[in-house]
Amino acid sequence: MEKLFIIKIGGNVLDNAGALEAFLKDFATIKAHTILIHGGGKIATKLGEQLGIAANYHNGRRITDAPTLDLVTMVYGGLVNKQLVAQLQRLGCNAWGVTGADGNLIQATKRPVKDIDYGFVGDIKPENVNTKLLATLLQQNVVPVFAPLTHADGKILNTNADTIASVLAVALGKLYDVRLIFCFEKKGVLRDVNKAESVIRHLPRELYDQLLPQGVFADGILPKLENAYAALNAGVKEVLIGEAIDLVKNTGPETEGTLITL
Ligand SMILES: Nc1ncnc2c1ncn2[C@@H]1O[C@H](COP(=O)(O)OP(=O)(O)O)[C@@H](O)[C@H]1O
Ligand SMILES: CC(=O)N[C@@H](CCC(=O)OP(=O)(O)O)C(=O)O
Repeated sequence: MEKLFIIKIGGNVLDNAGALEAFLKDFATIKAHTILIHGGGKIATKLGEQLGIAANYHNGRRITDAPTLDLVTMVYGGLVNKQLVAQLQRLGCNAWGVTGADGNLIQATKRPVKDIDYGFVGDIKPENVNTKLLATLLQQNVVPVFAPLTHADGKILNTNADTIASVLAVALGKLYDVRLIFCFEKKGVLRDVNKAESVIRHLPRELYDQLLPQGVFADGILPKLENAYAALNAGVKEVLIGEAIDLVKNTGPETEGTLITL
């Protein structure tokens, strides 16, 4: 099986021009198939404030009403996605910006209303990923760059970028030897979020279950870890979480960051 790196970058890296440039330079040198998934929650929140659209989150997920859907479609599908594609093209990487609607790459279902109405948020499953088209693009040495948007019933839906990375990893794990990497601004999953060096180098499920009730994990790291374990449970061999630059530069056993295992 050929190797495929599925790499997600989060909002704090996107928002830092220097860190982003360094990340993209390293990303463009990877000598294997790659897919990039980007977030951009922070940028959408900032631009939303200027437009009078307040951000509203529940458990790390954005509640997406109609004006917010327009906002994130413009910001993720337009501004962030196309800027990344242009930067990667300059670095010699044949990036191709997509949402889940393009080529029916990821079909979603609108999240059903339970205790919370998340609005226009899409839930996704590996079965609804168009792996055939993705494999065709990868064989042409194209690098798909995913915005965190999917579609259902003629509508764009907002979908957490970590979830897209995890679902793509599971779906493509049947065709490729997948390595799933979540890149963010910290050196890894931290034992104390205020201590940058307190990286947990190895986080097996048992240790996660032990640390969770102690309040070690909060905010955005929660969906990231949930998505990491979901991918491993579904057969993805390796998941890493860590600082953008380290992880992409050192893709061997010496990799810095947190290795997540079952
Ligand atoms: N134990 C922890 N280790 C690392 N990050 C943590 C931890 N607990 C809470 N966090 C928070 O989770 C955030 C990462 O989630 P998020 O902001 O969604 O990442 P991304 O940049 O990928 O979008 C970190 O910036 C940090 O504030
Ligand atoms: C439904 C949902 O929560 N969608 C996310 C998609 C963006 C994202 O995941 O961005 P980061 O990776 O930068 O956090 C949001 O709108 O915030």
